[in-house]
Amino acid sequence: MVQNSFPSPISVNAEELACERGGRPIFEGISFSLSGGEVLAIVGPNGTGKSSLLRMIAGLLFPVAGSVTIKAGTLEEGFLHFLAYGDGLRSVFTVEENLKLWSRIYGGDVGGEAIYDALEEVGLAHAMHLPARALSTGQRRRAGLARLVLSKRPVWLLDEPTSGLDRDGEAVLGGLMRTHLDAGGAIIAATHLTLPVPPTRTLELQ
Ligand SMILES: Nc1ncnc2c1ncn2[C@@H]1O[C@H](COP(=O)(O)OP(=O)(O)OP(=O)(O)O)[C@@H](O)[C@H]1O
Repeated sequence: MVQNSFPSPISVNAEELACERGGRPIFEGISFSLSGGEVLAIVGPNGTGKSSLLRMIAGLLFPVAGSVTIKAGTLEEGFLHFLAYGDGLRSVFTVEENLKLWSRIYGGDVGGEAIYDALEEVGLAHAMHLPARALSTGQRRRAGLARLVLSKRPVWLLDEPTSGLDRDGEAVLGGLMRTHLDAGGAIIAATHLTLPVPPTRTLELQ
């Protein structure tokens, strides 16, 4: 039994979702359900709609049929974190300034110490005062992981989360995922690669 550290019990239910992009059908009849402590992996060849499905779950793309219901707190509290390939970093700001900005968006407005701790957790504390433009691809991905740490949202949507990470970065991601699941969070990840934490179930798009 998972201990839920989040304010509400967590569930994500999708029923008979259908997706069109540019007027072209991408998938249909997609249903799944997920609870806190569980990981859903979305797999399938390029162009089958993995990212589109994540965007649909996030409410960024409307289904042409079906529905998604997420129970995980209130809109005001914020219940989703979408980690996509775009890292959301402003290049002229330092890593610390970027994370401070994001922490305000997450409603936390945390101090430098919490930002340092989040960066240390993802192996990026040494780069805290560098402008984001100076980060390597993998370091930018790690900064994205630091955002995950700071956001404290119950449902994580991860698009190719291991992409660009070295072996140590994958281990860091695995640690964050396990901590999140142990706290009762839920994770939905679109991936071509093996996730550092085995999925509870897998949804294959074709
Ligand atoms: N903005 C858009 N307008 C029109 N078609 C789009 C748009 N975005 C994506 N598509 C199309 O939707 C389909 C699904 O794209 P999506 O990015 O969801 O696939 P994916 O499974 O995540 O692919 P990959 O494995 O390459 O990341 C593709 O055929 C793509 O060309």
